[in-house]
Amino acid sequence: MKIFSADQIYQADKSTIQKEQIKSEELMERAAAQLFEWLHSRLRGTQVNIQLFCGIGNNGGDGMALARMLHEHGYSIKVHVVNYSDKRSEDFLLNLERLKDLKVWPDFINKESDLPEISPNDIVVDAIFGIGLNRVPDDWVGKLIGHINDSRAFVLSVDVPSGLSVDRAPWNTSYVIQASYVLSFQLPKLIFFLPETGVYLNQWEVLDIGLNQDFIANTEADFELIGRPEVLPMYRPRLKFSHKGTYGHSVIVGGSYGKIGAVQLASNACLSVGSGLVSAFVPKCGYDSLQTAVPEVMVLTGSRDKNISRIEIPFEPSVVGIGVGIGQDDDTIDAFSSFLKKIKLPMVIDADGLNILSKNPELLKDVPQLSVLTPHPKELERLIGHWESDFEKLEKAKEFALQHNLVIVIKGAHTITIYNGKGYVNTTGNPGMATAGSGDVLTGMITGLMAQGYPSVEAAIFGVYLHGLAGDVGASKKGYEALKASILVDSIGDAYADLLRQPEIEQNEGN
Ligand SMILES: NC(=O)C1=CN([C@@H]2O[C@H](COP(=O)(O)OP(=O)(O)OC[C@H]3O[C@@H](n4cnc5c(N)ncnc54)[C@H](O)[C@@H]3O)[C@@H](O)[C@H]2O)[C@@H](O)CC1
Ligand SMILES: Nc1ncnc2c1ncn2[C@@H]1O[C@H](COP(=O)(O)OP(=O)(O)O)[C@@H](O)[C@H]1O
Ligand SMILES: [K+]
Repeated sequence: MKIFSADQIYQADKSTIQKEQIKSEELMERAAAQLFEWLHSRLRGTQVNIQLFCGIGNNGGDGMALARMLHEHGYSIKVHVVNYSDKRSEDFLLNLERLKDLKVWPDFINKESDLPEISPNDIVVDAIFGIGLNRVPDDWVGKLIGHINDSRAFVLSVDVPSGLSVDRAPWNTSYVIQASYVLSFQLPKLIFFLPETGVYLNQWEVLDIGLNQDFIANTEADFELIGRPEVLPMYRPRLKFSHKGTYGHSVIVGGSYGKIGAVQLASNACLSVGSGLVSAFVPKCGYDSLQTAVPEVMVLTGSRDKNISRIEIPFEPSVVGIGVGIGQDDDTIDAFSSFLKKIKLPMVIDADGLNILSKNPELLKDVPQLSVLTPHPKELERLIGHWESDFEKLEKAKEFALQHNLVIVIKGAHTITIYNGKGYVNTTGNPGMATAGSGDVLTGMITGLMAQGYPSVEAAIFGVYLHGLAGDVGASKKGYEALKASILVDSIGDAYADLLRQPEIEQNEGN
């Protein structure tokens, strides 16, 4: 699913209004009808107090129209106009009048002393600001937002949590609604998925308000949300008359004394994702444990006992994944540098492989084009420098990826794969995956997919999705706390099965 900028959403609005020859108020009516249906199908007439806080722009207009529909269906509502400006939108004013026609009289909040009482049992509809917010809310509006947050009521935000801008970090983090649920019009917003802004919502859902599909299809978006429909077409089925050579020979290079487990996890994941053959290249101290732990993996060793000092692979690998547990010994840095000069095929670089690149940026020119780098945020910062906000981070990562023609996988709750100026936002995974070694598993998986012929970008997007799905499958059996990286590896098969399950089973699936 595409993720649009605020500008693109306004254009989509405009194009729908032009092409369907409707008035903007009709689009607002559609949006409000969808909001109403969502609430009504859950409440089914339950008598609960619904307090609607409506700004004076179109977000507030949506809230007003929703208030009317709730009133017409007998719900107990209280409507507050958050009167933060004189520049009221036409459609807001129209819907205010329509409400008054029904003898519903909103109260007007103009200052801090006007704050109404909110019970934890109320439902709050937050229609204060939408995507039009372009400066910090006034202090009294910020206080109202804080008051709503303190109420512990269920807060349903219209389009976005009020106080969040769709294309920058919040001006004041105390002046942002903490939404229990966000109903986002037509497409999700990037802010739902970034660590700085995603913390302001628990759940989200998209409401289809019928914006012009041609416009959406023909407009290039900078970001895309990656779910099952995006990933399924990338899947490469195994062929009946194939053999292990068909699916590539991966080599995982890494490990040092005390960190051989990282290579074990990565190479096991590489096999489990379907690489035909897997060899591991480790220092001598890793030989016995690797051969015992994963008998299917072949083991090559360097000449040193505790760390890698020279990398020699006596055959032409399909792909190399390098860096997990490798350490930053001087000899290892030398070995890594000369290996980079020899290798021409795209590779996967993780962990200390990335840290070595950050400390020796002259090596970047030797990294084969279309290689996949898999930094967590700290490793990314060492690579591209400090950023002030998530938005700046994404811009810098895009620039870096373009400059070196690389794929950058920024790991996190919503991992974002960056390539060629675009970002692909992952939807699978859970906090149980915040555990030692889960990144090593991802490195192995992306390597194993590239070995099978997935192009780098697809290997990264598909691998990240499947890795998160393995985490979700694992967590459904073990819970979050007990999820370990080795359980992720064991769940890769179930993750494939889940991805490839027959469509009829998924009819009731939400987002
Ligand atoms: N295609 C869509 O997605 C549709 C969007 N609609 C709604 O329209 C909203 C956008 O409406 P608007 O553009 O009117 O903007 P908002 O309702 O988000 O903001 C209100 C206005 O206040 C002003 N403003 C911004 N920051 C302010 C601040 N800190 N203090 C005081 N005033 C401030 C701005 O000039 C803005 O126009 C969406 O979020 C959505 O709820 C719907 O009505 C229907 C269709
Ligand atoms: N809260 C979370 N939600 C979803 N996925 C997570 C979460 N925390 C971590 N992960 C995933 O787990 C992996 C952690 O990788 P990394 O930080 O390199 O760990 P390690 O170095 O221990 O292997 C990444 O793929 C990341 O996306
Ligand atoms: K809102």
